[in-house]
Amino acid sequence: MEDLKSLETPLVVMGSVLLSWKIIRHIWSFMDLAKPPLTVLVTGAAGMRQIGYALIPLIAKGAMLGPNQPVIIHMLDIEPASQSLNAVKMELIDSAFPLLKGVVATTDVVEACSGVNIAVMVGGFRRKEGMERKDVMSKNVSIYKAQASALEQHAAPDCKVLVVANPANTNALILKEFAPSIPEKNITCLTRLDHNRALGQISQSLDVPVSDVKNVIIWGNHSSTQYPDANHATVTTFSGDESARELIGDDKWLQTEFITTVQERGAAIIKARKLSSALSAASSACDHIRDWVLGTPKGTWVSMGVCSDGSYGVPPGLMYSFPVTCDKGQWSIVQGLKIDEFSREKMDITAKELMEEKTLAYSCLN
Ligand SMILES: NC(=O)c1ccc[n+]([C@@H]2O[C@H](COP(=O)([O-])OP(=O)(O)OC[C@H]3O[C@@H](n4cnc5c(N)ncnc54)[C@H](O)[C@@H]3O)[C@@H](O)[C@H]2O)c1
Ligand SMILES: O=C(O)C[C@H](O)C(=O)O
Repeated sequence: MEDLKSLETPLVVMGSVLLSWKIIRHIWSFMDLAKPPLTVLVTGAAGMRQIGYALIPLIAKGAMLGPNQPVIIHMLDIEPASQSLNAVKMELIDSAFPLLKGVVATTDVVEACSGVNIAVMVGGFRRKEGMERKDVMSKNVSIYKAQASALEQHAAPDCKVLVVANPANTNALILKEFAPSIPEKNITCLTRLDHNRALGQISQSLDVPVSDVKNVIIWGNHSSTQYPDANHATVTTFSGDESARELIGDDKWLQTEFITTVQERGAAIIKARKLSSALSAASSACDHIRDWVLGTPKGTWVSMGVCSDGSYGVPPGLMYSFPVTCDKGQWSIVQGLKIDEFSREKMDITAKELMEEKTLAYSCLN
């Protein structure tokens, strides 16, 4: 009896601690879900079996803005796709995502852009057989010009924009030019897919988990002239972070097959799937926005297509992919990396292609 009595107080204390912890957690999760929702626009949202269809559930599940951030999703597509767009809305309702606080499915660009905090631009015109590059550019220039104005006038003032649709860098450039009141730091394009592909290739080559590999770089255009650079990449081992280049010990592979595999991965997926990459593009778009909004982990950089400030000799004003770190919703280009002659040449080739695309895009405006 005495023995049981001596246990009474510690048990009561433990019970109270557990109860308080449960109450605190309950209040905490309630407060999180009570956060005001952020509105995310996805254009090209009806792209059946494609990026839109893969991306929207990821956003609704919290993969883009975190597991405690409620969201409202605006989906825009064109009139011929409106039936498919409504089907996506029906499926979103049927999924009962706890974070999803509202869905708008529309073909009206003004309604779609109203009040958005994040805009993911997946919609665009795809090259069809027999079409000239200039014809495709011309269609995308007019789409991005119109959507730039709608975002400028109707989105939230601090709206962050990610352009996914190809030609991603040049579409983002047009959007920046025609939305001058959106800070240029808020307009970016997707090269995170290429970055993740480069991490994947190194992880496969060394047979290490991809989460142990970091700090590859994609320089330049999201096209086959991009320069995937592993010179500064590291791999976490038992002895700390080691140079990926030294661990691989095969500079020839790094300067040939590694680069071409990443550059041509999009085409390889299209050949194998008969459709362009959707799952990996959607997942990378979430990575891009998540790191931009919530910050990159300490000691890690990622690749983002951003407006060049002249860093690394890249012509200012071009939308070019750089290594960046993010903190408090702002990206900064990583400075001071050593650039060897081989890299310099590759970085200039992709900058030259971007300048040619810019000239072509401007010629479509006339
Ligand atoms: N940057 C990258 O890493 C990356 C990776 C993969 C694909 N992409 C590009 O992303 C784009 C989308 O790919 P997808 O496979 O989802 O294509 P998709 O053809 O399935 O979807 C595109 C959608 O855009 C819509 N659309 C066309 N014009 C529009 C407009 N004015 N406003 C709104 N929506 C419009 C179409 O109706 C369609 O539903 C393509 O340009 C593709 O090349 C980029
Ligand atoms: O859609 C494409 O042309 C390919 C895409 O940009 C990709 O990199 O997978």
